[in-house]
Amino acid sequence: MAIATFIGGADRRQLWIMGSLTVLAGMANAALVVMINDVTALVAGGDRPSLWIWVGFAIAFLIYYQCNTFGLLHSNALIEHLLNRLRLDVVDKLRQSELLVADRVGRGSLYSMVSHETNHLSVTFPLLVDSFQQTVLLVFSLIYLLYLSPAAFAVFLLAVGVGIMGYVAINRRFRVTLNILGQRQNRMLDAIDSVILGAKELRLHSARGAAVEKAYRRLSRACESLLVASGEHWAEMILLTSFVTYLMLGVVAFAFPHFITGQSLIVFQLVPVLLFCIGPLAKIVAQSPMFLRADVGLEGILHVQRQLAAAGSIAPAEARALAEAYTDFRTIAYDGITFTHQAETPEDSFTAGPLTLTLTRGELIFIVGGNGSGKSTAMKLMCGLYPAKQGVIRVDGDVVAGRAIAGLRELFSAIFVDFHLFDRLYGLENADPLTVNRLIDEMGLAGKVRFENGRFTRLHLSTGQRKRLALIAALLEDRPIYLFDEWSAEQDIHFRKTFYETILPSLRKKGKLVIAVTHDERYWHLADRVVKLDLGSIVWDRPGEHWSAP
Ligand SMILES: Nc1ncnc2c1ncn2[C@@H]1O[C@H](COP(=O)(O)OP(=O)(O)OP(=O)(O)O)[C@@H](O)[C@H]1O
Repeated sequence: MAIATFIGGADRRQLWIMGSLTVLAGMANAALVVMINDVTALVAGGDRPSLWIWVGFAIAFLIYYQCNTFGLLHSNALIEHLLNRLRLDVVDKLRQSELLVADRVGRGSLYSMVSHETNHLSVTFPLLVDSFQQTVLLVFSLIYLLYLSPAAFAVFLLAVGVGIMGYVAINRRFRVTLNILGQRQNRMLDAIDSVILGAKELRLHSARGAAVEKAYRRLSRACESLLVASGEHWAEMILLTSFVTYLMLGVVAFAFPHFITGQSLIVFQLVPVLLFCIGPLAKIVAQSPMFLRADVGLEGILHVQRQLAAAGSIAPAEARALAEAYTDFRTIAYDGITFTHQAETPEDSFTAGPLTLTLTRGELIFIVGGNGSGKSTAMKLMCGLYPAKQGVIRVDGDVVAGRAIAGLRELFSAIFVDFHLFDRLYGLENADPLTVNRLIDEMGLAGKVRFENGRFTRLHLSTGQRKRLALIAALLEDRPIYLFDEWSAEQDIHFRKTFYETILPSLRKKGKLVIAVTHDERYWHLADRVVKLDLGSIVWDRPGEHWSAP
């Protein structure tokens, strides 16, 4: 069980304390049951309970209450700590994993694992502690039952044996249902994601909206059926418990007085003890669908965690250390590198490369080509976000491969077409607000946005304006290589001119290597080199002088 392994990962001392308190609470609970049963027998026989029994009862109750309170609170804190550690680890591994690995795991699955499943676990764990306590109570109640009547004990074990067989069979069946349910729920989250992200398109195009809704309804209906099926799990468990209870009580109440000598007198004592024994068992069984659900969820999280761990990750500190070897580079040579976007059929797959290109520090390179010619893929391949399937990358003649690619990535500042704008300058916490606000003014954003308390005051800006904020962050990063993927596409004529005639040349002047994907042919003369791609390969590589200023 994934849950047992997970809890086993907690601090030994804490586990020991939690376990001891739970066992003590269970023992005190069992003592209370025995005392109540004895007192009932005394009263039935016309006697009165002694003072010692009163005192014993009060002490047992105090121990039970205190241990229970402390044990439950303690275990809750312990479990939340474990869950927090797991959440942080998954997000950390995700952040440090390769781009393709994160894409493969899928957004729906990740959202579900990190929030939904961990929340479910957090609700289920206190019940698990309670079940552990019920098990202790059951063990002591059974010892008492054995003492009262070995025959009744045997009947109990027999009935429970039948119950366990039913329990295992039911659980096996529902584990499959729960696994499928988990996968469908992840797909539902992806579908909801599309409804949110595609809000504009869906509102403008009613037929598309209806089709998306139809697909979502189909998924939702499938989830509903699976949820109904998993609800049957509870029903089957409750019915099983009733069956075991009445089987056992029936045998004891009807058969014992007639067929087993010496048992008729204590039947009135056996029945409550059997009910006490079946009580904890019934509670454990009733809660077990939740445990199974939590176990399946936890297995899912641990699977993602293992997937991310197996794919390998590089800690930021290691990446920064690796980058030190390259910070003073002169040239980067791409020698026959390729990357393929795999599709279901080879004809639908797209390969960028083999790219053979040597870039020198202080150069301004424009990458040009038609839509789908592979410019963005080539950029991601060049900066190490996509792994090169063939060929090598050399920095000043030294091959960069394996973990060193993480070091190479640290040289790049990039603004991709699908860039993400963070509200804070993460990683640039010491940025001078005056400098940031001066840059905001220079980008023509004065009055629109300010940089205050370490964050941009507004992110709801036009795409072009958001790209200018992303440019500010990139400039402040001050890295040796800049990648701009169609940065100017959403800029007005005035700012396009500023970008090509002021910003890019100033970066080159500072000794940066600047690689920009562009369709703005009127500025190609400003580049040192213009490289044209088609079908993922370089068609030509010409000096900017080839073009004249318009
Ligand atoms: N994430 C992806 N998964 C699968 N295939 C992809 C992916 N991204 C791009 N492709 C494929 O790679 C090809 C090249 O895409 P890419 O975005 O590199 O071209 P591009 O030259 O930058 O295009 P554009 O000028 O339209 O931005 C596309 O035809 C597409 O089929």
